Amino acid sequence: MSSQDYDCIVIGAGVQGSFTAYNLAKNNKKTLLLEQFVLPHSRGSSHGQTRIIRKAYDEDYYTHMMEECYQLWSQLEKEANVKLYRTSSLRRTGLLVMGPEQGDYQVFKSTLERNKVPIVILPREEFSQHIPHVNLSQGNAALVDTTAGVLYADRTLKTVQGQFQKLGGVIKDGQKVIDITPGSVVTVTTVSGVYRAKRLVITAGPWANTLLSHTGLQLPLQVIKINVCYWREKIPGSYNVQHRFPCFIQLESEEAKHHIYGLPSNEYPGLMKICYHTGAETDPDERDRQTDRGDIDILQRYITRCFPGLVPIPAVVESCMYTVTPDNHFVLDLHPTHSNIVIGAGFSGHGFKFGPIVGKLLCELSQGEVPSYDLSPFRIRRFQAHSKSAL
Ligand SMILES: Cc1cc2nc3c(=O)[nH]c(=O)nc-3n(C[C@H](O)[C@H](O)[C@H](O)COP(=O)(O)OP(=O)(O)OC[C@H]3O[C@@H](n4cnc5c(N)ncnc54)[C@H](O)[C@@H]3O)c2cc1C
Ligand SMILES: O=C(O)[C@@H]1CCCC=N1
Repeated sequence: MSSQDYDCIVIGAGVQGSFTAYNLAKNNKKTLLLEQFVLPHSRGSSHGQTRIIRKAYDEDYYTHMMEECYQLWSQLEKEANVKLYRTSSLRRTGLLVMGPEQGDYQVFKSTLERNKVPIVILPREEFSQHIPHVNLSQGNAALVDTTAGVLYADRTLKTVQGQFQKLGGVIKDGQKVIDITPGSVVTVTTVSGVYRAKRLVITAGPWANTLLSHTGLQLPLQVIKINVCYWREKIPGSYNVQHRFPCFIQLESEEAKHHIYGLPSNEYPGLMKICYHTGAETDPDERDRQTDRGDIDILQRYITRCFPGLVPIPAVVESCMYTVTPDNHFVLDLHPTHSNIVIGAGFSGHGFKFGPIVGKLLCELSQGEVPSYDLSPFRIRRFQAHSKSAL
């Protein structure tokens, strides 16, 4: 290898690639992070002001990973001297989980209780005293995961990329990767350069399959456009983060079988973000041509019924993409035929909060280390029936 070459190349500077590159640099690996767009950008899945961080999950392994992940978020905050999530007791919002008493709600509740996550159960008769301006649906139960809060997404990317550079890492943005030649040394060709490395990590979000096609692999990933809707408070402040209004997830509802979720008004004064956890399929390069608004119709009906203090017409609509696997679990694995290529993909609309731990795990995988967690739920071989390759 020449001195121009790298120990590792990471393709994609979204949250997962940026944390992976940062972990590699922390481990003294000479690392190149390649990004197709000029940074910062808003064309993938990691942009925007805010994301939910929570321990409330229906599987133990996500809740377990979040235990360490909270510590890693705090570590990065200290290292960079920046606030990435609302931590003080006054500002930690908590996550209100609502759903039909006997459905997924019970699974969330059991997982939280089994893992001793501090929660508050809200009996129906006390609900409105704790959560004003929300109508709890008939037959629904409610609890609050008190560990949850709001993460600052754009600020996170800027911070983690900055720390990576301080550790000697190299970012080349505006460099779309157009070819990958696998081998014991991997060659990566961009629109303006050719780079070589012993190891490659692909964290390309909605473009994962476009890049994987150069390596003979296709995963069963579906790219979905999400309309990110902000709704105006009728009385300013009623759903505000300063008034300790929580983030929320409505697990199922009259209007929808997928989750509806929201964050208190914060980034845009007087506007609360509420989204539907699915949307219409899209080509990531044609996102703006996907104009389906079925999700907005569902949200309007739900908001009219359950959030009477919001104007049920979105005041702002932005867009973002999910890259979804058939079981909604991530892909964190080695490439089945090229063991020096690592894949982080299919974060299925819930991966941001895991950024620090995903970065650590992808770094471990790329270095041939035993990963810190059991990665069997995230293996590619679970898709045996779907993947177009000899697995
Ligand atoms: C509306 C919305 C709300 C969400 N809410 C939450 C939440 O509350 N909590 C939570 O935990 N998660 C949430 N998520 C999910 C989370 O944001 C994603 O799981 C996460 O951002 C995925 O990151 P990524 O790095 O895999 O993908 P991306 O951010 O898309 O990064 C991939 C990068 O690869 C680059 N790339 C692709 N192809 C190439 C190429 N050929 N050459 C060079 N670069 C390339 C892309 O340009 C992009 O920058 C939400 C997502 C959306 C869309
Ligand atoms: O991951 C999250 O917390 C959010 C809310 C629930 C649906 C998806 N993203």
